[in-house]
Amino acid sequence: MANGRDDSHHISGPTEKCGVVGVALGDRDAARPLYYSLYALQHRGQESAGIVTHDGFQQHSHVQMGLVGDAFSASDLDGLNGQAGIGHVRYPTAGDVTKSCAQPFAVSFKSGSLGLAHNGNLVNADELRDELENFGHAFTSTGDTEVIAHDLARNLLEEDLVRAVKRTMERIHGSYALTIMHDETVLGVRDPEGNRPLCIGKLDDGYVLASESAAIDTLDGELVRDVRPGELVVLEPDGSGFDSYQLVERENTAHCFFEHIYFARPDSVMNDTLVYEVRRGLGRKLWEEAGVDTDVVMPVPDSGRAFASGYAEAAQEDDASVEFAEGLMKNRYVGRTFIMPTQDERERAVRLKLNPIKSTVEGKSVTLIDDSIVRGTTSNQLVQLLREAGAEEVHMRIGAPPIVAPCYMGINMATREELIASDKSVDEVCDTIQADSLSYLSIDAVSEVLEKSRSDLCLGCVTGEYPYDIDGEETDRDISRPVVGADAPADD
Ligand SMILES: O=P(O)(O)OC[C@H]1O[C@H](OP(=O)(O)OP(=O)(O)O)[C@H](O)[C@@H]1O
Ligand SMILES: NC(=O)CC[C@H](N)C(=O)O
Ligand SMILES: [Mg+2]
Repeated sequence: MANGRDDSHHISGPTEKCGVVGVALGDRDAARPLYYSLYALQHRGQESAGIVTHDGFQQHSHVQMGLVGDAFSASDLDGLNGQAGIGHVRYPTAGDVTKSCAQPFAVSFKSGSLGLAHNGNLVNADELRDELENFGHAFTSTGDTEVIAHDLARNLLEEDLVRAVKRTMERIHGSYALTIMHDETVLGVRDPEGNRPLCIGKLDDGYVLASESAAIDTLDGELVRDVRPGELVVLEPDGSGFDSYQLVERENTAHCFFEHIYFARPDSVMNDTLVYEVRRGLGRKLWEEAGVDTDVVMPVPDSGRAFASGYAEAAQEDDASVEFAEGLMKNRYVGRTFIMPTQDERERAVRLKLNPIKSTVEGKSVTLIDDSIVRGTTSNQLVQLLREAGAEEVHMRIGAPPIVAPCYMGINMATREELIASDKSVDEVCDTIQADSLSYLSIDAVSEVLEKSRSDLCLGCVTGEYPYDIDGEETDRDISRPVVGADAPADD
């Protein structure tokens, strides 16, 4: 892969992406709110978790491998002093899966301290790293996040904070949603294409930045709005407000449609729409485009659920007799990501994760609804399982288009060779998973339900054409240079 990581140990599926948070509060420490909000974003990354705070005099940092609940003890949190801070949960896409690449990345330099948390993936990290090394910067990790931190540190030697961020944004290419701490000031930055999500929330005594609004809910806050593509948000250190700077503008965005399909929590609001409702809408569309008459409609838990509820609702409007059943039970102790080196173990893991309730399928024709097929491990296994449990027919309906190409923007979706649909027609995939029929949702339906034109979405994984300049890949647009925005605070 372009990002150089070894994908071979992931069980199945498009695995997680990172989550970032930042808070500035009036008169209490930031550590616990950061910890709770990272808990709310745990689904986005499970390899490491970290928090960096600043107490007005010095920076405090605690970063550990593992889940949020295991990475911090009460005394770790007590040691993270200060009313402002940032946090991160990591699913690695660039660099080692070791503590050296865990985030937030923290450095102290001539003009102050810097902490940086990144969700996304740069496509020109190697180039920038070489350049910075030639200027004498010494790197301690192999990831792309440290490149952003060093570039910003360098720019801060010559520019004020806003101009330094702008200069870095003009140099880094790819996807990024960042929370940054410069001394006790917390910043949020979203890439000019808006590929990765970031939103602003208001608390009783401060402000919060987070990858998903579910983290704001956890803190009993209110979603203010999404950070705009190319925008820098600077939180007042006393929690009294925030300033906004539109630093870089592009003609088109490149929102990741997969956030809405799979990654985000269904209870998060993105692009002003509840993810759950988008998934239900996609499910309804799936019935319209590719409905099949069966006795039962059944979701593949977890992320197939909302799709199946929309699909079944639309199906029932047309034919009241069709039943909706939760016929697959998920073992709640098996997470999304699994360290499984062989296909045999991946298959066992699916078996461990999902078990059918016989009475819901015995002697019936079943429509199984999932959000996506990546390697095909899950669908292949489930079709056999349902047949063994007595299903007479098993039809698969998928709430996304076929995934035919890798993601370079921060999702580990496997290489082309591993993607079941990369070199197969829909009928061939259907034969491989041994379903009675298979249909995917069209790209146009995704664009319609998300209310975004195709030219404002990143569809690289379903078209093989990317909105970025990636070595060896086609692009779907004129990659324009940034149109530089005003430095003055934007109205809010
Ligand atoms: O074709 P595959 O390679 O098997 O990947 C596709 C599956 O992976 C994802 O689920 P996952 O198990 O990651 O998580 P979920 O429980 O949140 O749906 C996705 O929802 C599909 O079910
Ligand atoms: N999943 C992500 O967003 C990863 C962020 C960054 N590229 C890293 O690997 O640490
Ligand atoms: Mg799934």
